[in-house]
Amino acid sequence: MSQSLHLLTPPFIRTLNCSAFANNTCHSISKLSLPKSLNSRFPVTFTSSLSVRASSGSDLDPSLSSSQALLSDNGAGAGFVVSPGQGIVSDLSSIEVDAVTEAELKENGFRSTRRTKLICTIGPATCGFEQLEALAVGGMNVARINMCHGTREWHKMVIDRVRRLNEEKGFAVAIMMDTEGSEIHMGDLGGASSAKAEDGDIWTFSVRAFDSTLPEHTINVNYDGFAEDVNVGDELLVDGGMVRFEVIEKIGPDVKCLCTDPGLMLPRANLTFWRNGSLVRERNAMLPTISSKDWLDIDFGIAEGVDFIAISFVKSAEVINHLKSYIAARSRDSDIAVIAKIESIDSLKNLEEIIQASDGAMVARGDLGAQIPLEQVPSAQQRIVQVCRQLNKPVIVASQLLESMIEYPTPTRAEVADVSEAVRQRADALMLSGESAMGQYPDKALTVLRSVSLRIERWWREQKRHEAMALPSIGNSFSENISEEICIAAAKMANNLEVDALFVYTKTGHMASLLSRCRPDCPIFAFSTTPSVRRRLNLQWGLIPFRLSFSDDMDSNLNKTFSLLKARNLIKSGDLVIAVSDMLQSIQVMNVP
Ligand SMILES: Nc1ncnc2c1ncn2[C@@H]1O[C@H](COP(=O)(O)OP(=O)(O)O)[C@@H](O)[C@H]1O
Ligand SMILES: C=C(OP(=O)(O)O)C(=O)O
Ligand SMILES: [K+]
Ligand SMILES: [Mg+2]
Repeated sequence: MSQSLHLLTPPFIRTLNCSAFANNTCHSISKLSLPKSLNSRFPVTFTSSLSVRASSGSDLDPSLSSSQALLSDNGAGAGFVVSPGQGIVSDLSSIEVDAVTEAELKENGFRSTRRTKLICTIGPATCGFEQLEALAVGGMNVARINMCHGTREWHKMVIDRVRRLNEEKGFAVAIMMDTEGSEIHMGDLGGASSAKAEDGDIWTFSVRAFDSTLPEHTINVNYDGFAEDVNVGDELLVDGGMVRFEVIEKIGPDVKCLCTDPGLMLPRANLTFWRNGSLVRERNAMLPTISSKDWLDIDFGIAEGVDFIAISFVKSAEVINHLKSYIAARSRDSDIAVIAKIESIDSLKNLEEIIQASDGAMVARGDLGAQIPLEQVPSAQQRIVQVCRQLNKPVIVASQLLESMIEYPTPTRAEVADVSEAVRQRADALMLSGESAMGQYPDKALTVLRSVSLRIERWWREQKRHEAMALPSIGNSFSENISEEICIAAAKMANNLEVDALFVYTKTGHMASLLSRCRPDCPIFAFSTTPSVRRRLNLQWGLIPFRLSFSDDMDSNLNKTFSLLKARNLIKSGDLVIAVSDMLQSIQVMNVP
């Protein structure tokens, strides 16, 4: 029996406060004893001995085929893991972790790893290979491509470059595709990078297609019903109020507008119109959430195997369910996660059911702030973040976090306060839009997100300021409830015992997300067998995703993990670790041998 394993002593068991725990005699480790019906799904193995192997690869069984190694619950594994559609990805005896995370762990230790994940929108400022690499080095966990902009070839080029970066440089940057959605927006400004509207100017908004250059003071609108829908006297807002016009005349497809609030208009800027102080949305609400262009983009995203598809202007859970079944039918692994963008009045109305149906949500404050009064955006953000945490869905806070850094190398104090607030709310991820897509200081903006996240996280840990959030039971079965209880108990133990790290062995990523939901003080090392699960875990708070082949034998998994991580100086003897697993439904507390 390994001396490295500490007894799970009775006081700890009491901390667990879970009726499913029983005092079984499995060497020194307490494990869950499950009802018989569950044992078949989650086999509980009782190993009688535990030996520390000299070589990390010596526990491999070369007789199993590669697919067995991936699929079998008990397979100790063959020499390689084959991920569908991705070829041979790795030697089984290896462990894969982000190059940046590895360096960070070595330099600063577990405690100071960043918990808040960072997303960068890729655009002209960042689409080069070196620029993408700089973002990855700077902490980008997810690269987002916005289908509102750029060509299919451009999107494909960015995806290929991110893939190459992952393969050649050992990153695990995930890719998020964001649909255009059926919003009303301006056209391309005839190639100009912006257009200035002055006070008192008259501009024409038109649904006409102009074959050559746009006439002066003319803006193209993408929505055919535009001229029909607006009334003289309506207020027209560009980008939620960056520029304002009053509708003064309708002439066929042309709508003449008087500029009342001057400003800079950007290509394809969003348009909303208001009547008697309210957003006019009857017609907008009739537009499909997923347009025919969006479906083509989604097909492209499925074919490219993106990790996340973010859906713009979600109005109901129905569209999310529809898309999820479409993806399931079309992609073999169906492991593309669907993120609901909360950016309309309807999405706020149906918030709980939309989030329940989705794999995550985005607080898309850009459009949300154009649809509800700006002063209501902060409370909406707080509510969305909270509902997501309770329903165990990752949540992204997006738009204008560091807007001034599009032009300036330092953020405003107010922007730093805004980022801090999102970190304090313990959102899973923060997102850059224009700052990284077309700003002048994409790397600096990412550095600000990273350093503010680290500082606020540390401050709140040191001050023990985190309010405990009551986490409702969300599982649909007794077994799922057990997993939740295990994670809540393990996270609480980790905090009380001040352990160095939580380890979670998870095939689908679910158990890792349940641990993340508890927002424990220590980082969570999440071991998964497939690269796609590992990339997906990149979006979730506090998870450090590793790819590792493992079996149902936790003792051998732990030994293998310890020796691999020790060999890379990522952990050291004496570190205190709590390990949980979704195959075994167990909690183990031990010092690294
Ligand atoms: N693929 C792209 N090609 C060109 N410009 C882009 C691209 N992606 C983003 N941008 C620029 O970055 C800005 C901010 O990006 P984002 O917030 O994603 O879009 P939007 O402003 O349309 O909501 C866009 O307005 C656009 O000017
Ligand atoms: C993130 C958002 O969506 P998009 O950038 O696609 O408009 C938003 O509106 O805040
Ligand atoms: K979009
Ligand atoms: Mg939007």
